[in-house]
Amino acid sequence: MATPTAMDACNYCGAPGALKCGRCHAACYCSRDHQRLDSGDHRDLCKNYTSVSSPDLGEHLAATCLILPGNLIFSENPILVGPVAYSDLICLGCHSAITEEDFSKCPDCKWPVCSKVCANSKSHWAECDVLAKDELGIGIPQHIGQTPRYDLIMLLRGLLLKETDPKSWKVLMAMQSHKEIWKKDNDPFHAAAVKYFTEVCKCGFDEDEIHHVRGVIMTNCMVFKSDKGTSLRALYPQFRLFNHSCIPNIHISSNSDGEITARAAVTIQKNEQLCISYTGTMEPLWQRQKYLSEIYKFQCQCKRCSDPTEFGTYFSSPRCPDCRRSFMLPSGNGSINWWICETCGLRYELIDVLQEVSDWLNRIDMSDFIGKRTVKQLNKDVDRMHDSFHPLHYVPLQFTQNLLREIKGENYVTFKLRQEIWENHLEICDKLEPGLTRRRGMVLFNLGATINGVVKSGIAEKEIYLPRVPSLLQEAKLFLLEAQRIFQLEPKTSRERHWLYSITSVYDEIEAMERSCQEGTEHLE
Ligand SMILES: C[S@@+](CC[C@H](N)C(=O)[O-])C[C@H]1O[C@@H](n2cnc3c(N)ncnc32)[C@H](O)[C@@H]1O
Repeated sequence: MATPTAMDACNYCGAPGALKCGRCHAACYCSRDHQRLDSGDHRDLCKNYTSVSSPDLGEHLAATCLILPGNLIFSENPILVGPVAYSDLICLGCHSAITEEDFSKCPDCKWPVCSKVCANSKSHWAECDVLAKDELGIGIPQHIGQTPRYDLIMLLRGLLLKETDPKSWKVLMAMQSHKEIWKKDNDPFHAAAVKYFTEVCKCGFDEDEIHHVRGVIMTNCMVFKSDKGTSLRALYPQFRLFNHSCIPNIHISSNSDGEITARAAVTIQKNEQLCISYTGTMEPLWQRQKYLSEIYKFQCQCKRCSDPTEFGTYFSSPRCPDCRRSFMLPSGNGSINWWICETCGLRYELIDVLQEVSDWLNRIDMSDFIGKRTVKQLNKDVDRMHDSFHPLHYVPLQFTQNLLREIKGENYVTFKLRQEIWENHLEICDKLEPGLTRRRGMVLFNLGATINGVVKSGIAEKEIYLPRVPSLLQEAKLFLLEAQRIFQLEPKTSRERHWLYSITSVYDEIEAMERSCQEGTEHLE
């Protein structure tokens, strides 16, 4: 018998251990009992990722072992929470929405609050002292509606950490801020925020630190929904280390306290980088690139941006207007200024591509379609769009997303059109946001529910070939089961968990239909 190495020794008793911790693949155990007994001590050491650094990517996270879809990376609480920069009026005490025109104001700083209790809340004291220095009310929101002034609040809360929570301040100071670029770019919102705390609410804040804190907020925040339904943003010690990819392998979910959970969306190999998406995955190449360079100050060279076809979806490419046989592709080397036809070599400038897309987006204004066209005509509209774009392109996706919201009627023809659209959306998700992601879960649920509708209406209208019914219902159930697996990974207190009720209710309906189909067949026999 081989002598056990240090790695083979049970973490709890030191005896030879053949079992490995399923998460970090490092700790060994001789039995499940000893794994359970060691769980308290092991929890803090158990990691399937590590932080690494490179000149191109800065500090980032990478897998230390094979990570499977759904595996937990980590959960953590924020060190700082505040309103999003451009926000509707929101109470600075409890973060609930303020919707009445004659809203209450904090007697000292005059910022909107929902009650005296919130104005006097301990969490508001420190910021109130600073905000009250704005005697002319230059930065104070005055009216109902969205305002960029809430940008000041998160910045102020960040600056106050230096006094109120030095440990979190240290973490914040270590975060990437791109402050030199923010300073140099002369961004009007950045400049206004710095000026506000150096010239209006003068409290001795260091100007360089103001640049840093606002840069950190722009570069590292995550937005979540509070229990009051308002949008808030937060900073986290570990989350801030996720780099970006336009095809992310990590899925993030949050609960209403701002606690986030990061899980693997797909299988991740050892040493692979762990990435989230800072932009929408369903945005075209030029929009993603613009946002990443303006806010995050880098040029994306992820797998998707480096593949001119975006994994065969041609998501951002119009069809060549000359030969019509191929699509216009970005000319390569990371540049999107020139686009070239794969077949005939026609060259387009980015501005021509944008023109083509915006012409179509204007043409597909829903008011021209809804209530004015039959489902047959709408089907033809979708086909016509596919003459100009690949079926997985962003413009048909926009059109069919709108169409789904507008198609009325619960009959066989409308359900069939919806089914076609959801199948198309699933194909796009599988390529651009694969795995256990919320968007894919939502598409899977809708596809399952729509196939259920196709079957029910098909039977009622005698449009469906009855022997096909069992296989269609089976297909719908598989989609629903996968959706259920995805939403079960959402935190217990998250809003997304409510999808589970809808999934179960459609699944039960399908099973009832299966039973009645079976009874009908048995009855005939
Ligand atoms: C949330 S931070 C991520 C951690 C960061 N790498 C660091 O060193 O602190 C975001 C910043 O990381 C860098 N970054 C993120 N994703 C990147 C990528 N795919 N390629 C190059 N830089 C990236 C950019 O500088 C970006 O502003």
